[in-house]
Amino acid sequence: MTAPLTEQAADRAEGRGPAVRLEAVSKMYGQGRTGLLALDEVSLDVGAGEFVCLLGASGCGKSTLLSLVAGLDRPTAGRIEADGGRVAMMFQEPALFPWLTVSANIEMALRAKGVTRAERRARAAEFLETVHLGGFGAKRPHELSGGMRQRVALARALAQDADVLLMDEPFGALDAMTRDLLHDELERIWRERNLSVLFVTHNVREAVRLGDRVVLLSSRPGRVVEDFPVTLERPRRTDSAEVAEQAGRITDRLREEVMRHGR
Ligand SMILES: Nc1ncnc2c1ncn2[C@@H]1O[C@H](COP(=O)(O)OP(=O)(O)OP(=O)(O)O)[C@@H](O)[C@H]1O
Repeated sequence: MTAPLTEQAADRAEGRGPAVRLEAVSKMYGQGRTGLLALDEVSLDVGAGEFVCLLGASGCGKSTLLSLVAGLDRPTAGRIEADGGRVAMMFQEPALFPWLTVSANIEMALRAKGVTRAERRARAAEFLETVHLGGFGAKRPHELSGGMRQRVALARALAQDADVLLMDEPFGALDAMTRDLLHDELERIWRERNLSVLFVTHNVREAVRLGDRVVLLSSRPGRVVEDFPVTLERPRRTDSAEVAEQAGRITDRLREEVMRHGR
């Protein structure tokens, strides 16, 4: 058994459940003959402290699954548990308020918690240090690069005191070099804070670079077709032969799925 799965088993033995659990979750959009079954009895655990990547062809229901876990929508059937954890979500677009400073964008997440103004500012500065943007608090989002804006979005997610991060292709719009740097950052922060991460991507190498497991979804309807443990030592490099080899095998499986659906 792989290291992360063993950790999960240990958690269970200690009575700690997974950070996220989906049990036979289905999601139907619309009704009757015009209805669309986006997810069909998907069961999936994300262990406490585990990094799980979700991979699948376009339209297989990855974003639907994340929005259900985030509580933005309800499943048609099945159960979702987030183990009382605080969940934060991050998207491909950082969705920052352009008229607010970087610091104020992060402070917004703290305002909801009734933290005093001075403390909000100090904590926002700490979160910016964590994502290596110390000193950028007074800038506006448009003054930053795409990668820097995603760092701010990550800082804002952390400010929500989340222990579960749901990430929907967060680095999809970035160039390869910036993405590599952010992979390193995210891995460090995940470790330091013992976060549980559910990370959606189209990019197989990215999934292997980051994940303890790569879960493959089929399309129409979305079902879990395979769950690949990734046991390569960390830190990994996206361009390493080991990552390429494992990504190649997963890509072959993904291709089979896509062909099966004629897409
Ligand atoms: N609000 C909605 N109403 C109706 N159908 C929807 C809705 N949201 C998503 N769908 C449909 O559900 C299916 C799954 O969509 P979803 O966005 O979850 O897939 P995805 O795997 O994230 O896609 P992509 O990789 O292209 O982002 C698609 O066929 C989509 O058209």
